[in-house]
Amino acid sequence: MNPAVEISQTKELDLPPELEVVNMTKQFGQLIALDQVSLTLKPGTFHALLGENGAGKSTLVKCVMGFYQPTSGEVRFNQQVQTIASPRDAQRHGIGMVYQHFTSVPAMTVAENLVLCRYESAALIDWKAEYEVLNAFMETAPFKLPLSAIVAQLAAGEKQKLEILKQLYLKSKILILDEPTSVLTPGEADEVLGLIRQEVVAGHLSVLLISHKFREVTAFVDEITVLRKGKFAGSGSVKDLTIADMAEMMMGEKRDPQKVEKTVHPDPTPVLQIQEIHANKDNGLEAISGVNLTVNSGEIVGIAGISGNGQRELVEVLAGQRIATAGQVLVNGEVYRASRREMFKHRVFVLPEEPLKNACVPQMSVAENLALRTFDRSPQAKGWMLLFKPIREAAQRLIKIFKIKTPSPETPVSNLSGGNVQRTVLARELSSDHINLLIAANPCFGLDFAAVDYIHSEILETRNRGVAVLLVSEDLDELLKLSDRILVISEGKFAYESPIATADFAAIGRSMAGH
Ligand SMILES: Nc1ncnc2c1ncn2[C@@H]1O[C@H](COP(=O)(O)OP(=O)(O)OP(=O)(O)O)[C@@H](O)[C@H]1O
Repeated sequence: MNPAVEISQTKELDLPPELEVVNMTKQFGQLIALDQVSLTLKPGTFHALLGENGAGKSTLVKCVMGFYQPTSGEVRFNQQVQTIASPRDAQRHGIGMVYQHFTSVPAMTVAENLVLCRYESAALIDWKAEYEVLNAFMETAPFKLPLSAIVAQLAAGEKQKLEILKQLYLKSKILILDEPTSVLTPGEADEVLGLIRQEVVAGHLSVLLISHKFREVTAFVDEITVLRKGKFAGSGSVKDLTIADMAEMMMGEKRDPQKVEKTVHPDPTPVLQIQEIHANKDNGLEAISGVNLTVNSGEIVGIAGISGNGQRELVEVLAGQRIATAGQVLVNGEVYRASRREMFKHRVFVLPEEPLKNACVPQMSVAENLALRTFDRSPQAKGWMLLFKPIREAAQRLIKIFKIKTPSPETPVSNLSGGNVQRTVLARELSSDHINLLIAANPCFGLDFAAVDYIHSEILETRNRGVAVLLVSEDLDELLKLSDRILVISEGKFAYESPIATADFAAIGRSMAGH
C-alpha cells in the first residue's frame, strides 16, 4: 500500500503511529551493547522483544525512550525521523514506559501519583477539578483502582496496574513494558496482559513488551523481534513460530537443560528453626503472625504465596533487614539475629529479591560487590588494609565461573543487565565452601530461561551438598521443580504444608487465594 494512504488511514482510525527503530547502535566504551538493530512496531500490534540476559533489550528501549542517545541509527514515527532527547520528549510523542520495578510514590495515594506523573503538573493543584478528571478517566480505564488508596498498601498486581494506568492517563499510544509481570502471580499477569491486549485489539495502543516468559508471548503477543549479543537475531509472527523456534533464535543453538538429580540425605539435622515469629510491615500492621518452620540439612523447603502475604517480611527478618516483634529464630540450635557476625559464624547466605537494591552497592564495582563478604579477611585484607590484587583476582575467577557478562571487574555493578546483577550476587553467595543455610527469595526474577536453568541447578547442587535451603518464590513451577517440601503463606500464616511428592496442586492454589 502507498505509505501516504496508510498514514492517513492510521490517522482516521486514531491508531498509534508506526514506530521504527532503524540500524540502531549503542556503544558503552568498548562494549557494543546494540549493533545495527532494526525493529518495526506496527500500529495496534502487541510486539515482544526477546533475548537472553544482556542481549541489549533494555538498551534498545532506553534509546527509544530518550534515556540514552544512540551512537548511530534513528527512530521514525510514521516514516518521519525524530530525535528523542529525553523521556519527556518520548512522552510528547505518546510513548510511555512501564518498568519491572514500581516507580510510584508509596506514601501517596493513587490519585496523587496519577497527577504527579504529568510532567507539566502545576505548582498549585485544583484537587476538585483533578478528581473530576480522574473519576471520568477511571470510568473508562481497563483497570479500576480506588483513587484514595495509599500505594504502599496496594498488592503487587495493583501497583503494576497503577503503573500502566499512569501511561494511559498520560494518553500514551505506544507502551513499552519491561518485564511488567515479574512481580505478579500468573493469574495477575494474565489479567493485566489480557486487559492490555484488549486495548491493542481495539486499536488504542501499540505495545512493545520485554519478556522472558514464552507462555505470555504465545498467549498475548502478535509479533516478536529477537536480539542475541546486541544483534538482531530474528523476527516473525507468533502464530508461525513454535517455542523451540523462538528459543533457538534467542540462544543460537539448542542447549539441553542442565539436569541435577536429587541425592538422598539419610540423617537430616535441623539447620533453621523459625519459632512463633511475628513481624510488622513498614506501615506497622502485622505482616507475619506467629509462623513456625524447620528446614533440615540437605532439604529445599519452598514457600509459595501471592506477593504481599508476609513472605518478603519473613525473608527480611532472616536476612537481618527487619526486626521480629516476637518469637525467635535458631540456626544450628543457637539463637540467631542475623547480624553479619552471626551470618558468618553460622554460614548463612542470602539471595534476596531485587538484588541490585537489596544485595549490592550499586555504585561500587563488580569486584567490590563480589568481595562484600570477604573483604575484611585474608587473603583480601591484611589487618585494616584491603588488598586490591587478591580482590580483583577473586573477582576475575568468579566472573569466569559464573559467566558474569561485564566489561571489566571495575565496572559499577549498576551498569550490568538485571540477569548479570543476579549472577554477581549468586556468585558471591554460593561460591563459599562453607555455606550451611541458603535463603533465596525469587532468585530467578527477570532472568532468561538459560540463566534460570543455571540458577536452579546451582541451588539443587547446593542442596545436594547438604545445605539447608529456604526458597521463597512466586513462581509455582520453580517451587514444584526444586522443593522437597512446600508450604503456602497466606495473610502472614502458613496455610498449607506437604512433601512435594504428595502435594495437591489445587489445594495449593486454593490456599494461595486464601480459601
Ligand atoms: N550504562 C551502561 N554502561 C555500560 N554497560 C552497559 C550499560 N547499560 C547496559 N550495559 C551493558 O550492555 C549490555 C546489554 O545490556 P541490557 O541491559 O540492554 O541487556 P538486556 O537484554 O536488557 O538484559 P536483561 O534481560 O538481563 O535485563 C550488557 O552487557 C550490559 O552489561
